[in-house]
Amino acid sequence: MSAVPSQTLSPAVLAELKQIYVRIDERDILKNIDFTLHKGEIVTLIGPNGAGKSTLIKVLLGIVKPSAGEILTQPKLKFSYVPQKFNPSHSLPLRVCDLLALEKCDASIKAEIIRDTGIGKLQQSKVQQLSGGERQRVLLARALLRQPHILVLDEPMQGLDIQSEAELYDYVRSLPKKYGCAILMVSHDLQWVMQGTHRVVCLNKHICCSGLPENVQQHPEYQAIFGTNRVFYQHHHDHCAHGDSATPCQHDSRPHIHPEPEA
Ligand SMILES: Nc1ncnc2c1ncn2[C@@H]1O[C@H](COP(=O)(O)OP(=O)(O)OP(=O)(O)O)[C@@H](O)[C@H]1O
Repeated sequence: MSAVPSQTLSPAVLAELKQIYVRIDERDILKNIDFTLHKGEIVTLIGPNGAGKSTLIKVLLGIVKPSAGEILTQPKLKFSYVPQKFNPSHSLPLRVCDLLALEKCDASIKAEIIRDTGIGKLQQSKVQQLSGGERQRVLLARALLRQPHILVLDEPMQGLDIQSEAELYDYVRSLPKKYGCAILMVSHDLQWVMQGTHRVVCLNKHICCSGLPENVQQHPEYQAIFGTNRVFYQHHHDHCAHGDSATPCQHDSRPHIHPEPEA
């Protein structure tokens, strides 16, 4: 069952999964999944470990073949995917600039993306030698250079320090307006879910509940998984951390991520 371009989708819908089942080695990984992604939406998939979040993403991307169900997409739909794990081979030396050159993109947009993701100084670095946080920024930049209709992020905050994480959240939230893409993210960070997301889908092999973040957290299946006494974080930052100095940021009011402090 592969993704088939469909003329039957409404123009506002980018992709739709209908009654998807994934069964591996006689185990149900996903059951009866109905899921729709609209233009410009930010949707976060939440759920416990092993709930099938990455598998659902891979079904949408066409990497995992469902045992049953249907995948409908707009014609010529372009995805970008930042996977949970990215371990480039040490036997294949690759600089950041080489990785980014794999995506053809208008030079001014490329310069903007490199600046906003804070990776300007990493261009000559070897991809294999990047820190976890640097790698996440580079992978996000590369994903954006594709200028996708759907940007898929599987736990993109891994390896980021708290300041970079907050900046990345702000940046990601700005992307639908800036580049016209929809965002599908897997996250365990319920603070992000409540603050940054238009819609939440709570998965535990099946879709337990979905909707506006404030509604989902009232749902009994959500509460059974995550509990009832979560205090959601309110993120406010009016300064940027460059190294140890939290001085007001003078250089840019748009969401952007700062480079990691130099040693
Ligand atoms: N190729 C595979 N072969 C066998 N089992 C698999 C395969 N891919 C996934 N699974 C199993 O499917 C289940 C769901 O995995 P998945 O990675 O989708 O969960 P997840 O919700 O993303 O988990 P986590 O939050 O821990 O990253 C797990 O039990 C996993 O072991």
